[in-house]
Amino acid sequence: MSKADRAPYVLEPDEARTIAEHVLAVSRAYPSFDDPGLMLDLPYLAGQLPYGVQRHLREFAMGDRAGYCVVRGHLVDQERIGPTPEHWRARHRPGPEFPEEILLLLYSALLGEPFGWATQQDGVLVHDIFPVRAHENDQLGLGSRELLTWHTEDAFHPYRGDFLLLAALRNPDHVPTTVGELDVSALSPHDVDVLFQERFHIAPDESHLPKNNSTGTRGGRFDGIQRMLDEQRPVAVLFGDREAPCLRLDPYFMAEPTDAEAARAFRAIVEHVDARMRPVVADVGDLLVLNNHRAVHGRLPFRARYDGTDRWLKRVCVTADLAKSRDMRAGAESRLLG
Ligand SMILES: NC(=[NH2+])NCCC[C@H](N)C(=O)O
Ligand SMILES: O=C(O)CCC(=O)C(=O)O
Ligand SMILES: [Fe+2]
Repeated sequence: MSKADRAPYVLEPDEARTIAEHVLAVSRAYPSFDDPGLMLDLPYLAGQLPYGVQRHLREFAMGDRAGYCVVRGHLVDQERIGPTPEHWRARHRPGPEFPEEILLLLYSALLGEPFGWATQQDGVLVHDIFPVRAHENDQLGLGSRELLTWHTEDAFHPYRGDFLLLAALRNPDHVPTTVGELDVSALSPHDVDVLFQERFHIAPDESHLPKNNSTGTRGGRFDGIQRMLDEQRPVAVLFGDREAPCLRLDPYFMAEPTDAEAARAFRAIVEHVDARMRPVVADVGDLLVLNNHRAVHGRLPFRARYDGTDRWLKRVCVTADLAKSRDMRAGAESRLLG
């Protein structure tokens, strides 16, 4: 890939204004993101975004090679969104940052369909990422003091998203997200063979555990997660095109395989990706779009402020195939897996 392909799309001032006015109007026309009408209208509403940025995201998605792309220059009304919250729990929704959440949903519609998890942040469609004191040292988006180790988002799950959107509402200390892509030619053909085989196990990460939700285990919403913890079904780390494979990894939640051949291949790919991780700062107004099969991501450690001015990102998962998860959703119109 050439350097030019990786250049961010920088919105012209008039494009940024058009987008800001559009998402404000949409946020007034629809009551919340649980509104089925909003989900029905997403492609129509996304079609009203400036052509240049639509085209940029479509080229990224259709190209299916680059791990990430960036759109820079969105306007974020700092007054309107108010201070960075202390916790996502018990927040009134939609909150004052509903227009920014709408923006993520509109971009989602250019890539597929947005969805959420019944087992994450009490089942909201658009997730909050800001430092929470009680999670300071945890391997969660809500952590801060520790390196958030790199991962495929929801790597443990067969229905994980194809794309992941991160939008920065504020990031005063320019805390970097980290992104890494695979160069398969650097691995030995034998290791690649092994990594294509179902010889690895990825446990559900802690964001899906009852202790990190406030819904309780009512209705058995965590039964599926518990089953995956118990079963430890083996999965492949690489899949797809042998010349340009997709990857699925979250080493923090993977034990090194017990057989020596798989363990060697596992160590080789983890070292390879480790060495290729790069910082990508999502500053205020930036959208970072990740291809969840082509890039892994994490976040560098930072010192949280806890004074209302902290880094605040919004996140949504996007699937190109909503129908495949129908067995996990309460109805055809539901966007929540679990
Ligand atoms: N290696 C890891 N820390 N994996 C878990 C990633 C964080 C998780 N996706 C969250 O929402 O908080
Ligand atoms: O904070 C970031 O930049 C990334 C967070 C993340 O990867 C996550 O919450 O899963
Ligand atoms: Fe993540």
